[in-house]
Parts: sequence; structure tokens; C-alpha cells
Amino acid sequence: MTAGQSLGDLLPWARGQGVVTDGIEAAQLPGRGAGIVAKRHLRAGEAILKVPFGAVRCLDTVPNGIRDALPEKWTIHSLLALDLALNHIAKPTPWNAILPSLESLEECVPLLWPSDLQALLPGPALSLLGQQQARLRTQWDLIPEKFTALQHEDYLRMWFLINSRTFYNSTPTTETYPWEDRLALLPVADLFNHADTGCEVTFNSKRYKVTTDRAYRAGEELYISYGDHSNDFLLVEYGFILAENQWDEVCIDDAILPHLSNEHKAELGEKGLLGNYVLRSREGACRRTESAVRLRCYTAEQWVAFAEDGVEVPDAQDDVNKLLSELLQSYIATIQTVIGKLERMKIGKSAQRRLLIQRWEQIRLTIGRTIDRLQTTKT
Ligand SMILES: C[S@@+](CC[C@H](N)C(=O)[O-])C[C@H]1O[C@@H](n2cnc3c(N)ncnc32)[C@H](O)[C@@H]1O
Repeated sequence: MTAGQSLGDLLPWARGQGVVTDGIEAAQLPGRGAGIVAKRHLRAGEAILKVPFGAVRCLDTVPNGIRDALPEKWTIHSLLALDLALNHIAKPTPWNAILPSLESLEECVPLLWPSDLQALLPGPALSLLGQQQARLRTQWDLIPEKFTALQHEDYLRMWFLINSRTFYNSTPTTETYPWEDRLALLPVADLFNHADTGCEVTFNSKRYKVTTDRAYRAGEELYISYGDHSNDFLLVEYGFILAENQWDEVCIDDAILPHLSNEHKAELGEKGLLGNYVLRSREGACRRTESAVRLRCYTAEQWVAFAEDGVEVPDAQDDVNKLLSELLQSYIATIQTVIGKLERMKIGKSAQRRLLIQRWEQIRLTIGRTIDRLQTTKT
């Protein structure tokens, strides 16, 4: 069975499990793997997919043989990954056939990249990756001893698939687990790609339902939103970035922190304003950045009035804009160096390096736009 054939077989197979679709089909989409497209004109507010709980893979469907081998409250994430790896993935079903291979995941998922390449991720992505690696390590901990035949790479693939294609599943049994671990796999619904806005997903005790958020032309792709995520988050948790993302933000700690004296850092620390400086797609520099830069342009009293009550000094605005703009200009030079290094690098696969370069180019563009805005806003 080829991936193309199995995609056509997927919806009929899912209908056999009680999944109801209306006006949609699965399709291969350039750069996004499989996805869901409109089969006919769809109106806003149409229910296009219903997945009954009977078709869902969740904590309740994990066999006792797996659950009993591990301590109580072992993560649902890990249990689902184990169930897939041990009991399902070898079966020739259309759903199994369309799941990305470890090789294709390696191209875009930083968790699977060489460490020299991981080290060149933007700060927030690197820190998310560290948390993800720690989660994976803890959730692999007892597994080799309990499931001796299971290969680490088979588990790793399933673990990432659970990470990137599950839905929030709050039931009486999952409510005692941390909310981020209340996960369930939904056939067909897991084919929706992400956009920063999209169709609505709701659930009750019987089924999940996906409803159109607007009208769609036949052939148009339908998305859902995985959340209000920045591109650094999407890259690490899902292995892609969006070209347009209203929730994107760019960390500029490396542009600001090296230019603050130890006294300034201490003052910012005291007010809880040290680090985590970001530029947002929609709003520009965040309030924390504004506070850090003003430290160098305001008197001590003026700065406290700004940090505590947001009182601005209009006469100093040009100086603030000029300083931030200079700090960002010099950071752009640093970004250029990272991009140049990646372009010359031979480590990892070219697709991995291309994706990382793309992210750094987005960051450079966002910073460049902010500089333009700062330079044209003269008081
Ligand atoms: C829930 S699955 C969606 C179906 C998936 N495209 C497939 O082929 O099975 C999530 C994965 O789809 C891909 N994806 C989702 N939204 C995307 C987008 N807007 N652009 C590129 N890839 C996307 C990523 O690989 C992500 O990890």
C-alpha cells in the first residue's frame, strides 16, 4: 500500500469506526504532508467531522499489560506511544501507512537533529528543546527494562507522533493527570494542519466535533489552530514554522542583555524585569524590553516611575528609539553570522539546515521591521 493509496482509503476506514465526515477529504499538500481539504463549497458553521469516543485512542484504551508494567500515573503520552509501538504500528491500516517515518521526521524535528545544529536554534527554541529532551528521558526511563524487545527509535517515533498529533482529552479518568498530559489520538482529526486561526474543535462526553469557522471553496485546505504558538514553539513541538503567524515572537535577550551593566541588571532583577525581552508580530517591543532600554535613557526616578506605573518621558522618546534601534542593528549582524555559519556547515541534513536558516531569516526580518518603525517614529 503506498501513502497515496492509503490516504484515499483513510476516510472509508475511519467511517468503519463510526467517524462521520461531511464535505471533506484527505489530500497530500506541498510542504505540509497530508491534510484536510473541502470536497465541496462549505458554509461557515458546518459540522464537517465527528469522531465518537469509540474511535479514539486514549488512556482507557491502553491495555492493562502495558499499564500494569509501569508505575501508577505513568504519563499518558508515554502509554499511548508504547501502545502504538507495541500493538498497532505493524498492522497494515490506512492510518498507520500515512504516519511520517522517522527519516522524514528527522528533516524537520529539532529533537532528532545533531547536537551541533540544535545548539544554533534561537534561544526560546533551544530552551523548549531542553524541556522536551528532559520529558522524553523521564518517559523512557523504565521502558527498556520492562519492554526489552522495544527499540528506542521505534519508541522515539511514536513519542513524537503522540506529541504532535493528539488532542486535549478531559474525562473523569484523565482529570487526575496534569492537563498537558490529557492526550488522545483521533483518527482523521489528526490530519488537520495548523494555522493561526482555523476550524473550531469541541468535544462532549460522546464525541469530538470540528466545525468550519468560515466559508471554504471546494479544494481549499481546512486548518485548525493548535494554539497561539510562536514559530519557535511550532518548530520544536511540531517540526514546522508558519510564513505568517500573528502569534510569533522573537526573543531579543542577546541584543539587550550584553549591553546592560551589572547594576542595571540588578535593578531589572529586583523588579522582575530581567530577560525574556521579545518583539511580537502584532505589538512590536514588549513592555519588559521598553523597561530595559529606558534604564539607559531615563534618570533613576524617571525609570522607577516607568517600571512601576508606565509613566513615559516624552522628551526622551527619540533617545529610547535610537538606542533600541542601534542594539537591534548590532544583533542583526550577529544573526548574519549565525546564518553564514549554517550556510557553510556540513553537519546534519540540508533540509534541517534550511529550516533553521529560514527561522533565523524570519527573526532578522521581524527585527528589521521593528528598526524601520523605530526610525520612522520621530517625536
Ligand atoms: C496533526 S499532524 C497534521 C497532519 C500531517 N500533515 C500529516 O501528514 O500527517 C501535525 C503535523 O503536520 C505538519 N504540519 C501541521 N501544520 C503545518 C503547517 N501549517 N505547515 C507545515 N507543516 C504542518 C507538521 O509536521 C506537524 O507535526
